[in-house]
Amino acid sequence: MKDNYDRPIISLRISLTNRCNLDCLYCHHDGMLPSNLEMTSDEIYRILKIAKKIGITKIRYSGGEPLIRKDIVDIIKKTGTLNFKDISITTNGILLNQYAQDLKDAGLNRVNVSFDTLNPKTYKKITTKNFLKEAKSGILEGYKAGLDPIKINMVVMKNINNNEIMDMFNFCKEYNFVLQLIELLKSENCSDESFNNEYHVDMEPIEKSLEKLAHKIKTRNFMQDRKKYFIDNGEIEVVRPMDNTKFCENCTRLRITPEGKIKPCLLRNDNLIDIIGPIRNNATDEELEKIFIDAINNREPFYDQ
Ligand SMILES: Nc1nc2c(ncn2[C@@H]2O[C@H](COP(=O)(O)OP(=O)(O)OP(=O)(O)O)[C@@H](O)[C@H]2O)c(=O)[nH]1
Ligand SMILES: C[S@@+](CC[C@H](N)C(=O)[O-])C[C@H]1O[C@@H](n2cnc3c(N)ncnc32)[C@H](O)[C@@H]1O
Ligand code: SF4
Ligand code: SF4
Repeated sequence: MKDNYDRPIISLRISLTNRCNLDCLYCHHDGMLPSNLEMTSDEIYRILKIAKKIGITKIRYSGGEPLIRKDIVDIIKKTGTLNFKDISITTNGILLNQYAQDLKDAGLNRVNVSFDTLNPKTYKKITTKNFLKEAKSGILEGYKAGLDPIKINMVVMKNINNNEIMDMFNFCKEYNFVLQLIELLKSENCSDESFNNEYHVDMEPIEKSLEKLAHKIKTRNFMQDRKKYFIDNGEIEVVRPMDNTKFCENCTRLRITPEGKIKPCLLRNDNLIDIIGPIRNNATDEELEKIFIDAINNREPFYDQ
């Protein structure tokens, strides 16, 4: 199914919770408004079945920290029964020490792990907690369990970790992880103007130097037109959403908030559509499908000129 801007809707990103065991300086909480409400695993399963019916093929769980949910393995097990092409989680990695193998056995394909630095002091500064060792060993547990590919998400920040890109790339190459260099994003529920002005890094010069080093460059057409740089035997993907019309032109994702609303765009909260209310009031599959279609029809590129 396509939206009114000819963008196919391929992927659903479900935010499982707003809770987190870290408190990162820059966090945009996947664009979610503060709320303590969460859906049950059965309610999530109902949403997944409708998503499958309207042609969504990729499911991503995010948050907050999705692994903080005690029923995360059950959620993945239920997701695994529906034959999606790709089931993934974005996580800070700490609880992978506990769950990596169970998640893999339950049907999880892959994880993206937020890991902005290899330096314990910088890790504490960014996340406000001393869990670098746990995050790193969690990533390695994911590797041992066979989650593949593992992507390392590094939000690049001026005078914090921008001089660590090559160290991080070397760490990634050792295990075949993909490094994702992410531009610091400004949104209504995260870093304010002054934080962004202080730490934002222009990704253009970084991409230019990657271009020179790369022996192959690929563009991900259905993934926000992102570029992947193949360097030596490693891979770096650059995520550059700010003021990027190409990024939004090629956006193929819909989101669900922890409290059960469909969210057509990461950066907007004025066009959410409730789906959990109707589910709790015994709506039929046809009625729920119509709600999804209304949300898709509400989609607009955030940056459009
Ligand atoms: N503006 C914007 N940024 C996004 C969107 N989706 C993800 N991002 C940013 O991209 C970064 C990486 O997100 P992930 O959750 O790891 O997933 P991904 O890289 O989009 O997905 P895969 O490449 O399929 O693994 C995060 O910093 C997000 O804030 C989006 O739809 N819009
Ligand atoms: C909000 S977190 C939720 C999942 C999980 N807790 C984690 O940290 O991976 C999802 C992703 O958004 C990224 N992120 C959060 N705030 C951001 C910002 N202001 N700019 C760019 N990326 C951001 C994080 O680095 C992480 O990769
Ligand atoms: S771990 Fe993820 S959700 Fe938690 S504060 Fe950091 S970026 Fe935000
Ligand atoms: S329209 Fe743009 S800002 Fe909104 S979710 Fe898609 S890529 Fe992100």
